[in-house]
Amino acid sequence: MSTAKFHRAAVQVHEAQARIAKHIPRGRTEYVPLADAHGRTLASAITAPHAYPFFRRSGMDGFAIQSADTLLATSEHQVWFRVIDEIPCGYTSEHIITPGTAARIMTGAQVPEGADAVVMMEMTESKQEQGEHWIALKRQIQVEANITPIGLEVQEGQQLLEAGTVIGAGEQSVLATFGVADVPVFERPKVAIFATGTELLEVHEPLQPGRIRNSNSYMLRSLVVEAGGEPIMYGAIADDVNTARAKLEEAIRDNDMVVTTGGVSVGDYDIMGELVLEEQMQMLFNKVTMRPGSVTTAARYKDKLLFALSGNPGACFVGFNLFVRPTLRAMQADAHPYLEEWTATLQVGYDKVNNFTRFVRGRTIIRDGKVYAVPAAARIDESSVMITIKDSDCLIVVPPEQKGIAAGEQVTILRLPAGQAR
Ligand SMILES: Nc1nc2c(c(=O)[nH]1)N[C@H]1C(S)=C(S)[C@@H](COP(=O)(O)OP(=O)(O)OC[C@H]3O[C@@H](n4cnc5c(N)ncnc54)[C@H](O)[C@@H]3O)O[C@H]1N2
Ligand code: MOO
Ligand SMILES: [Mg+2]
Repeated sequence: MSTAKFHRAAVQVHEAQARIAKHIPRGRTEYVPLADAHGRTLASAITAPHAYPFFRRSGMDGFAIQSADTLLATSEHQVWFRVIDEIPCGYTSEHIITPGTAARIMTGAQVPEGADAVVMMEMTESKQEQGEHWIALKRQIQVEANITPIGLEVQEGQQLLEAGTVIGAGEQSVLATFGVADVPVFERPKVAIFATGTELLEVHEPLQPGRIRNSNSYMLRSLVVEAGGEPIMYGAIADDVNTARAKLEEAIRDNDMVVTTGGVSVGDYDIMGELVLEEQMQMLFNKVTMRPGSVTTAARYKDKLLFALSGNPGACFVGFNLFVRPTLRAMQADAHPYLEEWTATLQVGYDKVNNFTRFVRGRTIIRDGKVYAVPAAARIDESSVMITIKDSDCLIVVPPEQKGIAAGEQVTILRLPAGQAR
């Protein structure tokens, strides 16, 4: 066994992220029907092919008129208009509104030529005379009243959405409005997930002494989906470096990226730690000055990235969020691929000292307009702890060599995307 496994050069988190960033490929583009585009990431910018609204639109059910006709209208002096047309939504009028005439118009319909205002139905009086329909007004109407002008929301040629935008309700609305029936999105990067550990049982298997169920693969699966990737589950393998090599070979061939969990420390069976040191691998780092996840490892193999995350659930979770998630987001042109940084007030003091930066799973609370962060569990926040992952919506950053942080002090927190934990 190589001694290089024991003597690892630790790099700072930012340095580790920078090393990965040099090798992030740009995702491939595919077109999906708009109805299937929710949650996908736009692969190219969308520009408005036309103004919106596209025509002068009535904001009320009422009558289109010329506002100048109402200059002399008062409660004592009614002004009468002859109704010359009726315009439901979806129709356009062939009549031009001239002084003294009006067209009945519905909300959302195109305002006829000649008209410069729409007056609400409720403001008018109506009469029929010799087969003709007349309406009267008792007050002045402002120019442009109840007319939404062309291009109020969007001008032709304006950029509407940029590449890298995740498609949600608002984006669906924009894409539909501008006729983008087939949406250019990034293919979901295919992420192979496999766990290493002879102790690992399948989820459906009964417990056995000394063994545990493989929870990390399922946690990673969720994390990959949330980051816009397509998880491909390769199960768990025993701690055997030849098996791991064969599995990696298959996984790297058929996917865009491989994420493994377990076996990256210096133990006798830490096979992934060994594997990344082999000649064919381009190791990027195998130690990071962080806790949990100090043994987080990244390598390149056959032009693809391999992330060998720790087997400890807490370390695996943090390693994914700091390194794998940003990679998946950057592949999809996300302008802000890293976890968002906030400043918060620490609600409960944290007194563990460490020579590495600590990323403590925590919860945020908004109280009286201030953001507070609370460690997810008072005492058990070790790397090996699984249960607090579900209770976290942030990672509290505890700088190295600080003698604890008192309650009330300001801390940096990294926000975990909603829907990832909790
Ligand atoms: N002598 C040293 N020992 C350890 C060091 C060290 O520097 N020197 N580092 C410690 C740190 S820090 C961590 S973190 C762990 C890292 O361990 P590995 O990444 O090698 O992971 P394993 O040894 O395979 O397992 C650790 C732990 O996690 C459990 N596990 C593994 N896979 C899964 C899974 N898929 N689902 C749930 N739980 C899993 C495994 O059973 C172990 O309990 O090493 C320290 N030791
Ligand atoms: O540094 Mo280990 O990777 O969690 O605690
Ligand atoms: Mg180990």
